[in-house]
Amino acid sequence: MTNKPSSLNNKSIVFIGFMGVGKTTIGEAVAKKLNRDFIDIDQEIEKEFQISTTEIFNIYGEKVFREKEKALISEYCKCPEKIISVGGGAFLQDEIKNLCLSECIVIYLHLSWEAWKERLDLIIDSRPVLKGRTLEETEQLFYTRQNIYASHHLKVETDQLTVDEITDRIVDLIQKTQ
Ligand SMILES: Nc1ncnc2c1ncn2[C@@H]1O[C@H](COP(=O)(O)OP(=O)(O)O)[C@@H](O)[C@H]1O
Ligand SMILES: O=C(O)C1=C[C@@H](OP(=O)(O)O)[C@@H](O)[C@H](O)C1
Ligand SMILES: [Mg+2]
Repeated sequence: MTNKPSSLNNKSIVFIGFMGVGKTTIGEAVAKKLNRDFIDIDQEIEKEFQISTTEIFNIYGEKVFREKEKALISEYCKCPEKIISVGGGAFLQDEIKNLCLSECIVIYLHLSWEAWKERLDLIIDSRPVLKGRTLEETEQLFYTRQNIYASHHLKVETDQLTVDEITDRIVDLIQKTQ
């Protein structure tokens, strides 16, 4: 379901999508082009705990990570004109999903499984959710997770596109919708 917003106004933009699709990279690049502040929720969580996401999962557990994730997103999504990248599991929590959809413009970055597989080596060490899964189990997670991204305002296909190309498309899209 794609709910096109009537106007982007000064709402913050939230990037969603599966781990590794490029939310952090693209979010930062879009923010730079639009001259807006960039907030990566995972980086904010890591700053608060002063340790990596993997260590947070190992020491405190996923539940603690998810609580901090919800608290930070709830705070930032009410601020205007930000570019916010949330982790690929953020929309598992309906409260986060509903808040982002009502307060912000939610942009879903999509990558096909075939293209995503090629990126696994780049991210496996820093994504605790992927650790210890077979490729088949990861594929299953990839497809199951697509359901939580189905509610969004705009969807951007990123297969075979460079970071610059995706960034330009999104900036264009945002400016056209305004
Ligand atoms: N369009 C792209 N083409 C190739 N590699 C990319 C692209 N976008 C991101 N990457 C790379 O994929 C990896 C994951 O990107 P990242 O922005 O951390 O994703 P996410 O925040 O969605 O988990 C990084 O190594 C990044 O450099
Ligand atoms: O999908 C997930 O459950 C997660 C995604 C990660 O963020 P990215 O989507 O930026 O990789 C990070 O929040 C954490 O490792 C959990
Ligand atoms: Mg990220």
